[in-house]
Amino acid sequence: MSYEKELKAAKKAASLAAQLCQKVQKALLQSDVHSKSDKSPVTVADYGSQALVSFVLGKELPTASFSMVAEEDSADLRKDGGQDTLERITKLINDTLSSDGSYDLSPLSGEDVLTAIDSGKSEGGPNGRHWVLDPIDGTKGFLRGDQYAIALALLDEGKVVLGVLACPNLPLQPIGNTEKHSLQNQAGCLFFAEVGGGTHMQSLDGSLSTKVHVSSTVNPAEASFFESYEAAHSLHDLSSSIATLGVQAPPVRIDSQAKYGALSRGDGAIYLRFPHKGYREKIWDHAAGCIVVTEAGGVVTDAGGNPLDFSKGRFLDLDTGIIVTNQKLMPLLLKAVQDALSESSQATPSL
Ligand SMILES: Nc1ncnc2c1ncn2[C@@H]1O[C@H](COP(=O)(O)O)[C@@H](OP(=O)(O)O)[C@H]1O
Ligand SMILES: [Mg+2]
Ligand SMILES: [Mg+2]
Ligand SMILES: [Mg+2]
Repeated sequence: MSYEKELKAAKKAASLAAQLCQKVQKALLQSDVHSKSDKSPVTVADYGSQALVSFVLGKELPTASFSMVAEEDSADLRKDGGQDTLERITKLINDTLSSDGSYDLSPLSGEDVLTAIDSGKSEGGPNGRHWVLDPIDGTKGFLRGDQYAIALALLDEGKVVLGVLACPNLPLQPIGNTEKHSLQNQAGCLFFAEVGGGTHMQSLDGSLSTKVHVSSTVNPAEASFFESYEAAHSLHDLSSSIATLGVQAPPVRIDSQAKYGALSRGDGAIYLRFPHKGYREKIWDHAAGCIVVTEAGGVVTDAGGNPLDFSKGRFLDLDTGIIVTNQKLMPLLLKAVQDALSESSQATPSL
Protein backbone atom coordinates (compact mmCIF):
# COMPACT_ATOMS: atom_id res chain seq x y z
CA MET A 1 0.00 0.00 0.00
CA SER A 2 1.25 3.49 -0.78
CA TYR A 3 0.93 6.35 1.70
CA GLU A 4 1.84 9.04 -0.84
CA LYS A 5 -1.05 11.42 0.00
CA GLU A 6 -0.48 11.01 3.73
CA LEU A 7 3.27 11.59 3.36
CA LYS A 8 2.72 14.77 1.34
CA ALA A 9 0.29 16.07 3.98
CA ALA A 10 2.66 15.15 6.82
CA LYS A 11 5.60 16.97 5.17
CA LYS A 12 3.49 20.08 4.70
CA ALA A 13 2.19 19.97 8.29
CA ALA A 14 5.65 19.48 9.82
CA SER A 15 7.24 22.18 7.62
CA LEU A 16 4.62 24.77 8.56
CA ALA A 17 4.97 23.82 12.23
CA ALA A 18 8.75 24.27 11.89
CA GLN A 19 8.21 27.82 10.56
CA LEU A 20 6.04 28.62 13.59
CA CYS A 21 8.60 27.16 16.01
CA GLN A 22 11.56 28.98 14.45
CA LYS A 23 9.72 32.28 14.78
CA VAL A 24 9.22 31.63 18.49
CA GLN A 25 12.75 30.31 19.10
CA LYS A 26 14.23 33.49 17.61
CA ALA A 27 12.16 35.75 19.87
CA LEU A 28 11.43 33.60 22.89
CA LEU A 29 9.85 35.52 25.75
CA GLN A 30 9.85 34.42 29.38
CA SER A 31 6.04 34.56 29.25
CA ASP A 32 6.07 31.98 26.41
CA VAL A 33 7.37 29.23 28.71
CA HIS A 34 5.19 27.30 31.17
CA SER A 35 5.65 24.34 33.46
CA LYS A 36 3.46 21.23 33.09
CA SER A 37 2.17 19.21 36.05
CA ASP A 38 5.18 16.86 35.75
CA LYS A 39 7.42 20.02 35.92
CA SER A 40 8.58 19.61 32.31
CA PRO A 41 8.55 22.77 30.18
CA VAL A 42 6.01 23.58 27.47
CA THR A 43 5.96 26.72 25.32
CA VAL A 44 3.52 28.55 23.07
CA ALA A 45 5.40 26.89 20.20
CA ASP A 46 4.66 23.34 21.46
CA TYR A 47 0.95 24.17 21.56
CA GLY A 48 1.05 26.15 18.30
CA SER A 49 2.88 23.37 16.48
CA GLN A 50 0.40 20.72 17.70
CA ALA A 51 -2.65 22.78 16.68
CA LEU A 52 -1.13 23.64 13.30
CA VAL A 53 -0.23 20.03 12.45
CA SER A 54 -3.71 18.88 13.44
CA PHE A 55 -5.30 21.65 11.37
CA VAL A 56 -3.18 20.99 8.25
CA LEU A 57 -3.75 17.21 8.38
CA GLY A 58 -7.49 17.86 8.67
CA LYS A 59 -7.44 20.17 5.63
CA GLU A 60 -5.22 17.96 3.47
CA LEU A 61 -6.84 14.62 4.35
CA PRO A 62 -10.48 15.19 5.19
CA THR A 63 -11.72 12.01 6.84
CA ALA A 64 -14.39 11.17 9.33
CA SER A 65 -12.08 8.98 11.36
CA PHE A 66 -9.14 11.25 12.21
CA SER A 67 -7.17 9.97 15.18
CA MET A 68 -4.00 11.45 16.65
CA VAL A 69 -1.84 10.56 19.65
CA ALA A 70 0.01 13.73 20.59
CA GLU A 71 1.97 14.99 23.58
CA GLU A 72 0.14 18.19 24.56
CA ASP A 73 -3.43 18.91 25.68
CA SER A 74 -5.35 22.10 26.33
CA ALA A 75 -6.12 21.64 30.04
CA ASP A 76 -3.69 24.32 31.28
CA LEU A 77 -4.77 26.78 28.58
CA ARG A 78 -8.39 26.46 29.69
CA LYS A 79 -7.51 27.37 33.30
CA ASP A 80 -7.72 30.90 34.69
CA GLY A 81 -4.78 32.87 33.40
CA GLY A 82 -4.44 30.76 30.24
CA GLN A 83 -6.24 33.32 28.06
CA ASP A 84 -3.19 35.49 27.23
CA THR A 85 -1.16 32.45 26.27
CA LEU A 86 -4.01 31.14 24.11
CA GLU A 87 -4.23 34.49 22.33
CA ARG A 88 -0.50 34.44 21.61
CA ILE A 89 -0.75 30.86 20.25
CA THR A 90 -3.77 31.72 18.11
CA LYS A 91 -1.94 34.72 16.61
CA LEU A 92 1.14 32.61 15.85
CA ILE A 93 -0.98 30.02 14.02
CA ASN A 94 -2.99 32.60 12.05
CA ASP A 95 0.21 34.47 11.07
CA THR A 96 1.85 31.22 9.89
CA LEU A 97 -1.22 30.14 7.89
CA SER A 98 -1.67 33.54 6.29
CA SER A 99 1.99 33.89 5.27
CA ASP A 100 1.84 30.38 3.75
CA GLY A 101 -1.33 31.30 1.86
CA SER A 102 -2.42 27.74 0.92
CA TYR A 103 -5.78 27.94 2.61
CA ASP A 104 -8.50 30.46 1.93
CA LEU A 105 -10.04 30.84 5.37
CA SER A 106 -11.06 33.23 8.06
CA PRO A 107 -8.69 33.40 11.05
CA LEU A 108 -8.97 30.60 13.60
CA SER A 109 -10.51 31.49 16.97
CA GLY A 110 -9.10 30.52 20.37
CA GLU A 111 -11.77 27.82 20.61
CA ASP A 112 -10.70 26.40 17.20
CA VAL A 113 -7.13 26.22 18.52
CA LEU A 114 -8.15 24.43 21.74
CA THR A 115 -10.15 21.92 19.68
CA ALA A 116 -7.22 21.34 17.32
CA ILE A 117 -4.85 20.74 20.26
CA ASP A 118 -7.26 18.27 21.84
CA SER A 119 -7.60 16.24 18.67
CA GLY A 120 -4.34 14.64 19.89
CA LYS A 121 -6.00 12.81 22.78
CA SER A 122 -6.36 9.44 21.07
CA GLU A 123 -5.06 6.36 22.88
CA GLY A 124 -3.67 4.80 19.67
CA GLY A 125 -3.44 1.02 19.80
CA PRO A 126 -3.20 -1.94 17.40
CA ASN A 127 -6.23 -1.22 15.18
CA GLY A 128 -6.81 1.34 12.45
CA ARG A 129 -4.77 4.44 11.65
CA HIS A 130 -3.40 6.90 14.16
CA TRP A 131 -1.15 9.90 13.64
CA VAL A 132 1.56 10.20 16.30
CA LEU A 133 2.87 13.69 17.01
CA ASP A 134 5.53 15.29 19.15
CA PRO A 135 4.94 18.97 18.30
CA ILE A 136 8.34 19.93 19.73
CA ASP A 137 10.60 17.09 20.73
CA GLY A 138 13.49 18.39 22.81
CA THR A 139 11.69 21.37 24.37
CA LYS A 140 14.71 21.84 26.67
CA GLY A 141 16.96 22.10 23.61
CA PHE A 142 14.47 24.48 22.00
CA LEU A 143 14.69 26.72 25.09
CA ARG A 144 18.51 26.65 25.05
CA GLY A 145 18.51 27.66 21.37
CA ASP A 146 19.79 24.20 20.38
CA GLN A 147 18.39 21.21 18.49
CA TYR A 148 14.73 20.22 18.51
CA ALA A 149 12.40 18.37 16.12
CA ILE A 150 8.80 18.27 15.00
CA ALA A 151 8.14 14.53 14.84
CA LEU A 152 5.10 13.15 13.01
CA ALA A 153 4.40 9.51 12.18
CA LEU A 154 1.47 7.40 11.02
CA LEU A 155 0.55 4.08 12.61
CA ASP A 156 -1.47 1.61 10.54
CA GLU A 157 -2.63 -1.54 12.36
CA GLY A 158 0.00 -0.97 15.05
CA LYS A 159 2.98 -0.47 12.71
CA VAL A 160 4.73 2.81 11.87
CA VAL A 161 4.21 3.25 8.10
CA LEU A 162 5.53 6.76 7.60
CA GLY A 163 7.52 9.31 9.52
CA VAL A 164 8.57 12.90 9.08
CA LEU A 165 11.17 14.68 11.20
CA ALA A 166 11.57 18.42 10.80
CA CYS A 167 14.84 19.52 12.42
CA PRO A 168 15.01 23.29 11.94
CA ASN A 169 18.47 23.71 13.49
CA LEU A 170 20.19 20.66 12.02
CA PRO A 171 22.65 21.64 9.26
CA LEU A 172 22.45 19.81 5.93
CA GLN A 173 26.15 18.96 6.34
CA PRO A 174 27.18 16.15 8.70
CA ILE A 175 27.56 17.05 12.36
CA GLY A 176 30.24 15.62 14.62
CA ASN A 177 32.37 16.34 17.60
CA THR A 178 34.89 18.65 16.15
CA GLU A 179 32.96 21.52 14.61
CA LYS A 180 30.65 23.80 16.53
CA HIS A 181 27.97 24.79 14.05
CA SER A 182 26.42 28.16 13.99
CA LEU A 183 22.66 27.77 14.09
CA GLN A 184 22.24 31.06 12.26
CA ASN A 185 21.20 31.04 8.62
CA GLN A 186 20.57 27.32 8.47
CA ALA A 187 17.49 26.22 6.59
CA GLY A 188 17.31 23.02 8.64
CA CYS A 189 16.52 19.47 7.53
CA LEU A 190 13.36 17.54 6.77
CA PHE A 191 13.75 13.74 6.96
CA PHE A 192 10.94 11.54 5.67
CA ALA A 193 10.40 7.84 5.26
CA GLU A 194 7.63 5.58 4.02
CA VAL A 195 7.60 1.87 4.72
CA GLY A 196 9.48 0.06 1.95
CA GLY A 197 10.46 3.36 0.29
CA GLY A 198 13.71 4.28 2.04
CA THR A 199 14.54 7.51 3.85
CA HIS A 200 15.03 10.89 2.20
CA MET A 201 16.32 14.22 3.42
CA GLN A 202 15.70 17.67 2.04
CA SER A 203 16.29 21.17 3.20
CA LEU A 204 13.33 22.68 5.07
CA ASP A 205 13.23 25.45 2.49
CA GLY A 206 12.16 22.87 -0.09
CA SER A 207 15.28 21.81 -2.02
CA LEU A 208 15.37 18.50 -3.94
CA SER A 209 15.51 15.49 -1.69
CA THR A 210 18.32 12.95 -1.49
CA LYS A 211 18.17 9.38 -0.29
CA VAL A 212 20.12 8.74 2.90
CA HIS A 213 21.69 5.64 4.47
CA VAL A 214 23.02 4.80 7.90
CA SER A 215 26.76 4.45 8.37
CA SER A 216 28.11 1.12 7.11
CA THR A 217 30.99 1.01 9.54
CA VAL A 218 31.75 -2.39 11.08
CA ASN A 219 34.57 -1.07 13.20
CA PRO A 220 33.47 0.21 16.63
CA ALA A 221 36.66 2.23 16.92
CA GLU A 222 35.39 4.40 14.07
CA ALA A 223 31.83 4.64 15.31
CA SER A 224 30.87 7.86 17.00
CA PHE A 225 27.73 7.79 19.11
CA PHE A 226 24.83 10.04 20.03
CA GLU A 227 23.06 10.43 23.33
CA SER A 228 20.75 12.94 25.03
CA TYR A 229 22.17 16.30 25.96
CA GLU A 230 20.18 16.10 29.20
CA ALA A 231 21.74 13.69 31.71
CA ALA A 232 18.31 13.44 33.37
CA HIS A 233 16.95 11.76 30.20
CA SER A 234 19.65 9.11 29.76
CA LEU A 235 22.39 7.65 31.97
CA HIS A 236 25.59 9.01 30.49
CA ASP A 237 27.77 6.71 32.62
CA LEU A 238 26.12 3.62 31.22
CA SER A 239 26.62 4.63 27.64
CA SER A 240 30.28 5.35 28.32
CA SER A 241 30.59 1.71 29.36
CA ILE A 242 30.21 0.71 25.71
CA ALA A 243 33.85 1.79 25.55
CA THR A 244 34.41 -1.94 26.15
CA LEU A 245 33.56 -2.22 22.46
CA GLY A 246 36.44 0.02 21.50
CA VAL A 247 34.42 3.11 20.70
CA GLN A 248 36.95 5.90 20.96
CA ALA A 249 35.18 9.11 20.05
CA PRO A 250 33.49 11.07 22.84
CA PRO A 251 29.68 11.11 22.67
CA VAL A 252 27.84 13.65 20.56
CA ARG A 253 25.16 15.03 22.88
CA ILE A 254 22.22 16.66 21.16
CA ASP A 255 18.55 17.05 22.01
CA SER A 256 15.55 15.42 20.39
CA GLN A 257 14.94 12.98 17.54
CA ALA A 258 17.44 15.02 15.52
CA LYS A 259 19.68 12.18 16.78
CA TYR A 260 17.68 9.67 14.70
CA GLY A 261 17.85 12.01 11.69
CA ALA A 262 21.61 12.50 11.99
CA LEU A 263 22.12 8.74 12.40
CA SER A 264 19.97 7.96 9.34
CA ARG A 265 22.44 9.86 7.15
CA GLY A 266 25.50 8.32 8.79
CA ASP A 267 26.72 11.25 10.92
CA GLY A 268 27.30 8.76 13.70
CA ALA A 269 26.75 5.01 13.94
CA ILE A 270 25.19 4.50 17.38
CA TYR A 271 22.46 6.10 19.52
CA LEU A 272 22.04 4.90 23.09
CA ARG A 273 19.27 5.90 25.50
CA PHE A 274 19.07 4.58 29.05
CA PRO A 275 16.40 6.41 31.05
CA HIS A 276 16.47 6.39 34.83
CA LYS A 277 14.55 3.54 36.43
CA GLY A 278 10.78 3.92 36.35
CA TYR A 279 10.61 6.28 33.36
CA ARG A 280 8.10 5.17 30.72
CA GLU A 281 8.94 6.08 27.12
CA LYS A 282 6.14 7.64 25.03
CA ILE A 283 5.44 6.59 21.45
CA TRP A 284 5.74 10.15 20.07
CA ASP A 285 9.36 10.35 21.28
CA HIS A 286 10.40 7.50 18.93
CA ALA A 287 7.83 6.67 16.20
CA ALA A 288 9.03 9.05 13.47
CA GLY A 289 12.70 8.63 14.39
CA CYS A 290 12.40 4.86 14.34
CA ILE A 291 11.10 4.60 10.76
CA VAL A 292 13.54 7.28 9.56
CA VAL A 293 16.42 5.11 10.82
CA THR A 294 15.06 1.68 9.84
CA GLU A 295 14.19 2.76 6.29
CA ALA A 296 17.76 4.10 6.02
CA GLY A 297 19.04 0.58 6.81
CA GLY A 298 19.41 0.86 10.59
CA VAL A 299 18.03 -1.15 13.48
CA VAL A 300 16.20 0.10 16.59
CA THR A 301 15.68 -2.22 19.57
CA ASP A 302 15.22 -2.14 23.31
CA ALA A 303 17.99 -3.39 25.59
CA GLY A 304 16.55 -6.91 25.28
CA GLY A 305 17.09 -6.79 21.50
CA ASN A 306 13.34 -6.57 20.76
CA PRO A 307 11.93 -4.20 18.15
CA LEU A 308 9.91 -1.28 19.58
CA ASP A 309 6.18 -2.02 19.70
CA PHE A 310 4.08 1.05 18.92
CA SER A 311 0.75 -0.78 19.17
CA LYS A 312 0.34 -0.68 22.95
CA GLY A 313 -1.18 2.79 23.33
CA ARG A 314 0.50 6.04 24.35
CA PHE A 315 3.47 4.35 26.04
CA LEU A 316 6.15 2.00 24.75
CA ASP A 317 6.31 -1.15 26.80
CA LEU A 318 10.01 -1.96 26.74
CA ASP A 319 12.96 -3.51 28.45
CA THR A 320 15.36 -0.83 29.81
CA GLY A 321 16.76 1.46 27.17
CA ILE A 322 16.85 1.98 23.42
CA ILE A 323 19.70 1.03 21.10
CA VAL A 324 20.06 2.27 17.53
CA THR A 325 22.79 1.30 15.08
CA ASN A 326 23.44 -0.43 11.75
CA GLN A 327 22.71 -4.12 11.12
CA LYS A 328 26.34 -5.21 11.36
CA LEU A 329 27.20 -3.48 14.64
CA MET A 330 23.97 -4.45 16.41
CA PRO A 331 24.97 -7.91 17.73
CA LEU A 332 28.24 -6.58 19.22
CA LEU A 333 26.55 -3.51 20.63
CA LEU A 334 23.66 -5.43 22.13
CA LYS A 335 26.09 -7.75 23.90
CA ALA A 336 28.15 -4.82 25.23
CA VAL A 337 25.00 -3.10 26.47
CA GLN A 338 23.69 -6.23 28.17
CA ASP A 339 27.08 -6.82 29.84
CA ALA A 340 27.20 -3.20 31.01
CA LEU A 341 23.64 -3.39 32.33
CA SER A 342 24.27 -6.55 34.28
CA GLU A 343 27.54 -5.17 35.72
CA SER A 344 25.89 -1.94 36.80
CA SER A 345 22.93 -3.74 38.37
CA GLN A 346 25.38 -5.83 40.40
CA ALA A 347 27.26 -2.70 41.46
CA THR A 348 24.12 -0.66 42.24
CA PRO A 349 21.13 -2.93 42.82
CA SER A 350 18.77 0.07 42.69
CA LEU A 351 19.52 0.75 38.97
N1 LIG B 1 13.45 11.44 32.94
C1 LIG B 1 13.37 11.24 31.64
N2 LIG B 1 13.96 10.16 31.07
C2 LIG B 1 13.92 9.94 29.76
N3 LIG B 1 13.28 10.77 28.89
C3 LIG B 1 12.67 11.85 29.41
C4 LIG B 1 12.68 12.14 30.79
N4 LIG B 1 12.00 13.29 30.97
C5 LIG B 1 11.58 13.68 29.75
N5 LIG B 1 11.97 12.81 28.81
C6 LIG B 1 11.68 12.81 27.39
O1 LIG B 1 12.86 13.11 26.65
C7 LIG B 1 12.45 13.82 25.51
C8 LIG B 1 13.62 14.56 24.92
O2 LIG B 1 14.57 13.62 24.54
P1 LIG B 1 16.10 14.00 24.35
O3 LIG B 1 16.76 13.88 25.69
O4 LIG B 1 16.55 12.94 23.38
O5 LIG B 1 16.16 15.38 23.81
C9 LIG B 1 11.36 14.71 26.01
O6 LIG B 1 10.53 15.06 24.95
P2 LIG B 1 9.87 16.55 24.91
O7 LIG B 1 10.97 17.53 24.83
O8 LIG B 1 9.04 16.42 23.69
O9 LIG B 1 9.05 16.67 26.17
C10 LIG B 1 10.63 13.82 27.04
O10 LIG B 1 9.52 13.14 26.50
MG1 LIG C 1 7.45 17.64 26.68
MG1 LIG D 1 9.48 14.44 23.01
MG1 LIG E 1 7.45 17.47 22.99
